[in-house]
Amino acid sequence: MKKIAIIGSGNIGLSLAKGLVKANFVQAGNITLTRRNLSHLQPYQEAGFQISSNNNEAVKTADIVILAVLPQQLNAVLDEIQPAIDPAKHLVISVISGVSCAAIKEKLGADVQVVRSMPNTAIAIGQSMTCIASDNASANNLAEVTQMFETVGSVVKINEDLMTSATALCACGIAFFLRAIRAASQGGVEIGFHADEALKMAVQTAKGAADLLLLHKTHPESEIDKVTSPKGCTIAGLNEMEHNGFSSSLIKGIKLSALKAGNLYTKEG
Ligand SMILES: NC(=O)C1=CN([C@@H]2O[C@H](COP(=O)(O)OP(=O)(O)OC[C@H]3O[C@@H](n4cnc5c(N)ncnc54)[C@H](O)[C@@H]3O)[C@@H](O)[C@H]2O)C=CC1
Ligand SMILES: O=C(O)[C@@H]1CCC=N1
Repeated sequence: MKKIAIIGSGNIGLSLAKGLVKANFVQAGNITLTRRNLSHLQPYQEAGFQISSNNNEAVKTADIVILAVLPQQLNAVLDEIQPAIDPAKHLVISVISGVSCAAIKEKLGADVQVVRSMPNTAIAIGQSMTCIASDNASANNLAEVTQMFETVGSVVKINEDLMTSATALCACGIAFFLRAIRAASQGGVEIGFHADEALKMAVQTAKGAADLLLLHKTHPESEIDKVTSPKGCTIAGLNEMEHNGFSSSLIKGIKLSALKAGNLYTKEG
């Protein structure tokens, strides 16, 4: 079984680690989690993961190196791990927003195979939407990365120039849909439900809407047509939301996030 080093075990790094173990893709003992302050990783050590604050040593013991620090933390990490990287052994996977494969190879070496991937936090429960791209990974390595992310959700291979768009739609998207669910539950409280029951109702309703599309493979509007009875209450509420910019604000937010995702990293650090 291959060994994995997750360099930068914060929100997404830990979500990924949990998801891969839960899906039986790898045993916890074959994943090394790194972070500067190890006290945050204590519970993971107790759960069987290897933990380290030494990125270099973690890379040396791994076959797959997953970069999961913030864009502004990347340059220091690349300088640190470069001496430990062996192009014949290591496959580098970066989940870092706004950093191209070319920028990583510029620091680690042109012959290092790099796959850029964009999962979301639902990876912790096997429900990620992960986009992947690479300009130099072998077919075998791309297949392996695809298989790895498929154990924890759905995978789409895209052109690298769409990676910042994927970040906005899928990775940031988790937050957008969660906020929509919160807003629905707040509406529910105002019309008579206690907060906990309103949230439960909003969550299950959102899940039902998503599952309708996944299972029926239909367009949202065709499912909406089935809900909006003529002169009914759904179309009244829906049109009121649209008059207040519901679709427009989601579209504008996604466009701004995509723009921002493309400007998170500079080579100078
Ligand atoms: N949070 C999310 O939903 C997603 C995040 N991403 C990308 O993943 C990256 C990480 O994001 P988050 O997990 O949200 O951030 P985070 O701040 O939670 O995690 C980064 C981790 O890296 C650690 N770190 C910093 N410098 C380090 C070093 N020199 N050595 C070892 N560890 C170090 C930090 O202590 C922290 O735990 C970002 O580049 C982000 O763009 C990608 C997809 C989804
Ligand atoms: O907010 C961010 O910058 C990161 C990238 C995608 C999700 N979280």
